[in-house]
Amino acid sequence: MRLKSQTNGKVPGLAVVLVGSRKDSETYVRSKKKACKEVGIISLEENLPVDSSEEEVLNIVRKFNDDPSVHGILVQLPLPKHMNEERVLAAISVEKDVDGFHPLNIGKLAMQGRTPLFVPCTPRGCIELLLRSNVEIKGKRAVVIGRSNIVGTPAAMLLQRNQATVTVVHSYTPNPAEITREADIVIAAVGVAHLVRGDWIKPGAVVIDVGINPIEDPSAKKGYRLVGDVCFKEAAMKASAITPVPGGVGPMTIAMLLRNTLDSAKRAYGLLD
Ligand SMILES: NC(=O)C1=CN([C@@H]2O[C@H](COP(=O)(O)OP(=O)(O)OC[C@H]3O[C@@H](n4cnc5c(N)ncnc54)[C@H](OP(=O)(O)O)[C@@H]3O)[C@@H](O)[C@H]2O)C=CC1
Ligand SMILES: Nc1nc(=O)c2c([nH]1)NC[C@@H]1CN(c3ccc(C(=O)N[C@@H](CCC(=O)O)C(=O)O)cc3)C=[N+]21
Repeated sequence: MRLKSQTNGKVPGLAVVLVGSRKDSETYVRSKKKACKEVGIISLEENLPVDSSEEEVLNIVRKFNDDPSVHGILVQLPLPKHMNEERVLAAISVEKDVDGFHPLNIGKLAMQGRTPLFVPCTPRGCIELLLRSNVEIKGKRAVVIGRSNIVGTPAAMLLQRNQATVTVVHSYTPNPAEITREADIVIAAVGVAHLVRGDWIKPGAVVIDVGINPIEDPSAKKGYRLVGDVCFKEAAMKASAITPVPGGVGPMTIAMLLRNTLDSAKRAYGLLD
């Protein structure tokens, strides 16, 4: 993809705001910056110490809102506990909300006949994986395990928009295995290593594993390795298709972030068809 030609020589810009120094957040931010570099998106970064005030974060967001070279703003979550996530996310200009977390974008995602400016990257990546693998969504039964604002809930809304019949399973759901066994499409976004076992999967179902869970592994270089929410070995015996962890939804999330940023720049320059 030649980004320059797609933006008439105007270069898209992504600003990432990282508060604190959580190891996992630092890793994600690093891979986002690397991906931007690969495709020619300019990335800006603001790192604030963990004890910064909410007002300081809001000021950075406002600065990027006003900067015409910035087309996307991402505030890495989770924020430190003393900050109000709702206020910070709502401060991001809806036109630069490449994460798709602004209440206006989420609200439109939930409504029939409305089109949000941006769709959250991880759920969009899940749907993109299904579409590109020619998995029919229309008329199928889908189960989403997890109902977070950033993955489970928007994933369920997107599946519904694609004409699936959707059930959401969460921590108060009795018999999650039984419900999941009815699904043609399973999206697991829980944060519990290997929660979904082989006997949760209907033969032939398609399984998308969003989970990224570190588990101890003395033989690994860092002393741990990453596994999904799905027991891959078992589920792969039942599923017709399944995404791995790592190397599945994670890289797609980053690809969708780049795409949202490019779309935003095109929109800003009046180039979006
Ligand atoms: N690949 C990627 O790009 C991304 C991966 N992730 C990964 O996805 C996973 C989920 O992330 P996120 O949505 O932010 O997590 P959250 O912790 O915000 O949400 C987890 C959800 O899972 C539900 N849940 C927890 N335990 C169970 C259980 N035993 N049975 C059924 N449901 C359960 C919770 O239910 P309740 O609401 O009742 O508490 C909640 O809705 C994590 O491993 C995270 O690292 C996250 C973002 C992007
Ligand atoms: N505002 C905001 N937006 C996000 O999109 C957001 C966030 N906050 N907070 C945290 C979660 C998590 N997330 C991931 C992105 C890429 C990988 C990824 O590429 N993972 C690699 C492995 C990476 C590794 O080796 O550590 C893979 O799955 O292959 C994982 C997780 C985005 N999130």
